[in-house]
Amino acid sequence: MVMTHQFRTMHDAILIGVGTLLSDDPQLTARLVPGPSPQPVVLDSNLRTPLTSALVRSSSESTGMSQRLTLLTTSNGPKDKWERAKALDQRGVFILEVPAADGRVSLEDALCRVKEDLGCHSVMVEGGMTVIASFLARPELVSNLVVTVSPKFLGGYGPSAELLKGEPQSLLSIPKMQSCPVGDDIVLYGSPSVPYLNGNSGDAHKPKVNGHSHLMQTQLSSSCRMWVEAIESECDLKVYNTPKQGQEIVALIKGDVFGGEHVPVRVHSECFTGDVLGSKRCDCGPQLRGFLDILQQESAGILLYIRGASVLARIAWADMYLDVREGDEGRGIGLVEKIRAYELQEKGLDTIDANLSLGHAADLRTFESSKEVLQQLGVQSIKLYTNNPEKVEALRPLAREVRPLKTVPNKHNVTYLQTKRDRLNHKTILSELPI
Ligand SMILES: Nc1nc2c(ncn2[C@@H]2O[C@H](COP(=O)(O)OP(=O)(O)OP(=O)(O)O)[C@@H](O)[C@H]2O)c(=O)[nH]1
Repeated sequence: MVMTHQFRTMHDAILIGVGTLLSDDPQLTARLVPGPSPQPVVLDSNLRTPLTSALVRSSSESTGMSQRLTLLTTSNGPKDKWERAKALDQRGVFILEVPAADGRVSLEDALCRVKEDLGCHSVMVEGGMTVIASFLARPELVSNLVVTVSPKFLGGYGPSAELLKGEPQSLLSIPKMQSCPVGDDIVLYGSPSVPYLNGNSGDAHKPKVNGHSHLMQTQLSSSCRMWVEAIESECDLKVYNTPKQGQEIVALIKGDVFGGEHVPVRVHSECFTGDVLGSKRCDCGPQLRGFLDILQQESAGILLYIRGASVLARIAWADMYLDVREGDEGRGIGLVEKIRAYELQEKGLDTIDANLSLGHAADLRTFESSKEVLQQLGVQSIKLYTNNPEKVEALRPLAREVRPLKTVPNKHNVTYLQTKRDRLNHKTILSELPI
């Protein structure tokens, strides 16, 4: 229960079906932990929400938008539906008409309206069974799934019963599902796999939202303003969650970048040893500081810092240890494995072979989410500071200009830099290195 309330504080909106409202009459607030409550949203095709329900009552008492109930309905329904709409409206309930799909509110359109009309960027779907099953049947709409298994036999298979009706090859899969005990329960969590994103089906199946060819899966989760000593400027700091479990992108934004052309940008992967400790084994620290110096000179620019902090580490208060290694540290293998890779490099392997002999790819990173963040920030084109051709490729067509970031090789990193040049094609550092 406490975990559920904690999750509620982490989302802009909370969504349930009218069946749950009728059976449980919930409040949907975060009462057991400190933090803001999400905005309540109910899927209610026929406007069956009673005027006496707790959510309607708190809606009519609320002064701001945050506790105002929103009902998502379709244009169809019985005659008396619109009389009920009037009565609900008089009690401060916000009613949004959404296109129907199979006689019910279309989930994809519902999410778009919640984002566009309510300004909510993250939605927690809490129930009931039919609504959860409908979302799980559309895994491309779901970024994270958290399932609690309790040691109580209630009968039935819950939302999974609907899903089990499909062909074996079309069944929902949750790659790398993780678990941890919370009290007597077991919490399972993971990200559903999205077949079309893996290239298994054609473009025709991709949903279109806001003119983009796929749903934006990278979401703003928090933001603030701060004075940053390193660039002697007041900046915006925005934190984005990405569909990759555990990955966060921190955008440090100087000046007005919306609509900007050739905006200076650095996409920097977390390197605890180089960025924080100043390790000389790599060039990460000097590159980061080099770009911050550039940002200090420029009137506007963006640093995207890609971290591996865990989404679920936020429930660490529940005494859960969560082993999430999907950030960008160590080219995506995580700090523990990077240090193991260093041990192998001590024995003579280069940075690529060390990764390979630990069973990892040379580089696990992808930069699509960084591109989405830049699109969300409204930049028209960027001047990308990098030596890495993969980043340039991934950020096309935004990256119209590419600038190398110079590093001065030292005796500790010269082999590493040579390997990046020779095996990862980092051509722009060639002139800096002894042949
Ligand atoms: N596995 C592994 N990762 C390393 C090693 N040295 C540095 N890294 C990681 O390499 C990544 C470097 O990130 P970036 O500086 O953003 O990227 P880059 O690929 O070097 O490209 P540019 O700096 O943009 O030219 C960081 O995640 C570091 O933690 C190493 O020896 N092994």
